[in-house]
Amino acid sequence: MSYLENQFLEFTGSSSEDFDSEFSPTKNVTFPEQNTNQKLTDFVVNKTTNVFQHGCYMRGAIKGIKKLLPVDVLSGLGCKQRPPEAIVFGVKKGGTTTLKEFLAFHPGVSVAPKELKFLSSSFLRKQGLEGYASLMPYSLPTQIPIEKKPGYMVRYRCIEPLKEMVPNCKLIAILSDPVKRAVSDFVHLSWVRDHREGGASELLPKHAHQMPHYEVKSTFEESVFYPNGSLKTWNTLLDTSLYYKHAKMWMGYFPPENFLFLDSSDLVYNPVRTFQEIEEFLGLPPFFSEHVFHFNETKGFYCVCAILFIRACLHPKADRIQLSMIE
Ligand SMILES: Nc1ncnc2c1ncn2[C@@H]1O[C@H](COP(=O)(O)OS(=O)(=O)O)[C@@H](OP(=O)(O)O)[C@H]1O
Repeated sequence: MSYLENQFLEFTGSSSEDFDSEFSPTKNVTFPEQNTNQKLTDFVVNKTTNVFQHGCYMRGAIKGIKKLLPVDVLSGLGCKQRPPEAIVFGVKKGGTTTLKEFLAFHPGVSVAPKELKFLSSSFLRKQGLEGYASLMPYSLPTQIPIEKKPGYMVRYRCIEPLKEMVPNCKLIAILSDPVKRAVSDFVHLSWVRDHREGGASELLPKHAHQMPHYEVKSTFEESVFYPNGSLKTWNTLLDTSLYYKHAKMWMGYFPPENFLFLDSSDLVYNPVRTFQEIEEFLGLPPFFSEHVFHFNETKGFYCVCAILFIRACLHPKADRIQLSMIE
């Protein structure tokens, strides 16, 4: 068995029998010889079908399609739907989608592809830990299940239920310049207001008058300033950027060592550092290195290595929002 093959087995918690098994989808994977310059990701791709195994799923290297392994293989690997052990809980417009998409390539994590909104929904919360698990993707016993929902940070009603259900949950927030964040939120919500059926009313929570809420007018200035120049501090556009206030609230429930606060400009300029910090925080084996990222000149952002992971760049929605901001 090659060095890389061994590493893969360690990462996935699979046994060598899984590879030799008739049912194993990894049966035909070619493992290159040991080469220190090789990325750990290289060897899991089946060169014929362009798929690779990631935990309990097969993923398409080109289109990023995810397919659950066959049932018998799942049970052999100990794959189960488990509640999250870590949550990317903030902040909205901080780069959380990119963070999630990139992190999802780490063999040691299983990330929910969509925002579950479990903790922010009183209906879902009533379903308890089992209900939470049932919405999560399958994970190996060795993988850390993760959800990303940046809105949790400002929704204090999420905190107690989470503490009760997952008392040692690890919490990651990626923070951007508070003003840039508010502008980005404004551009996003203006787009939603102009394109979504139901318009701006959908942005308002039911009891908007009792809590900070969104007011999105035709310009950013109009949205956040009164005509006399004072700030509409109750406007969620601004309130969300009060990171200290929200962090303090969460830290009343979880110990400091359970938090990782990242700087979103690191994600833009030094993603290796960002992801290595996450690995250390979550106790994951090293996976991210300079080989995994490449800088996309057109987009002005780092992407995950394009040969294997074409999809792991900005998606069109984020592009569109960015363009509308420049206009
Ligand atoms: N690779 C990379 N590196 C750093 N930053 C990136 C990257 N990709 C996207 N972005 C920026 O992330 C902004 C969207 O943040 P979120 O994904 O947290 O938005 S959301 O809350 O989920 O709607 C969004 O900000 P705006 O451009 O202001 O919309 C993106 O520009």
